[in-house]
Amino acid sequence: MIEVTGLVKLFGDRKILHSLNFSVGSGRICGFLGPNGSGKSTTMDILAGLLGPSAGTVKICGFDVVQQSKEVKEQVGYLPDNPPLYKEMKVKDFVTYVAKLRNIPSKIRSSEVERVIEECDVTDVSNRIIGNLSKGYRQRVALCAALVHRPNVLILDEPTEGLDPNQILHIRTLIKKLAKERTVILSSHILSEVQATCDEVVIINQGHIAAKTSIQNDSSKPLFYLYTFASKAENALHWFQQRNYVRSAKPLSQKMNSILVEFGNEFWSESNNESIANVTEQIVHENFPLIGIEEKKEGLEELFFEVIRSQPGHHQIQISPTGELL
Ligand SMILES: Nc1ncnc2c1ncn2[C@@H]1O[C@H](COP(=O)(O)OP(=O)(O)OP(=O)(O)O)[C@@H](O)[C@H]1O
Repeated sequence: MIEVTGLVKLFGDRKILHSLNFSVGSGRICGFLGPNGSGKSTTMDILAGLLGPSAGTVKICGFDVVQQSKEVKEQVGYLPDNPPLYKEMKVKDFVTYVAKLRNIPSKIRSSEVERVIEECDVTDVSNRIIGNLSKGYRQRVALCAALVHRPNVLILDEPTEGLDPNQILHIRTLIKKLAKERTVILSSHILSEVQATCDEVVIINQGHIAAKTSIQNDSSKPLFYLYTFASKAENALHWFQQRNYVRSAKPLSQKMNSILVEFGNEFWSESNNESIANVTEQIVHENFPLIGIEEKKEGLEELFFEVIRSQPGHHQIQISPTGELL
């Protein structure tokens, strides 16, 4: 649904995005996570077809954002950082106006407006002036405008920024509901935001992709295991990568003596004969110098740090006590 290949963006002679590669499959919610100034809004603007790439390609539902920008705009609903709203208009009038701009035929326009107003939970304020609404409601009105033309891909730039905890919860629930029929990419600089809403995450730091990983929100299972070896463990890494029940295996330091392993669902299924004990036994049998195994169950923060730390040449990302990337 979203395919980004070798994406580069220059502003003047400043390189803001350094050859980004990632994709988001149909029906997935992807978090695009990074500190302020890392290039999130620039990437979102390019995906939405509002800004041209300097090099590389971006395809949305198979359409190229440069060559087929009209088709891309039909496929995409975009909620930018500061969504443009006519604050003096009433909610329903505004959404109807956007529907008109989107060339939705007059015969079905009012039913489409009703549909999206209901979908975004703004029915109770549909006759109120936008400027008098709370920020949470205004955000949902902006979502109506982004969705009225039935896009398959929804791009959300920091959708919960500036909202109170109640409104955040409401928007998160709404995003999950909307994602059932669409592909969603949302940017954020808050770890817990991405963890609560997304199936997968791409971490960006200073215009480089620092990590990509899937997120499992089933806290009953450990998400990852960290295997530490007494020395460089290239052979062990290769061994893990060859197992069909291993979803991913990556080295976590330049010394290459720690490997973060993510087991796929089939590993945890009842019919599987493998267990962590079994795997450990096989590793020992192979004479890999294993010195420790650690479960990584407690969320993504630690994992993010380890993955980011392992990126050579990039500044480390700091995290505030409230979980914001700095
Ligand atoms: N039009 C522009 N011209 C020049 N530089 C720009 C322009 N837009 C963005 N930048 C620079 O590009 C870098 C990335 O900005 P961007 O807004 O994409 O980051 P971000 O991750 O979305 O940050 P934030 O979380 O603060 O919104 C920043 O250094 C910014 O100053």
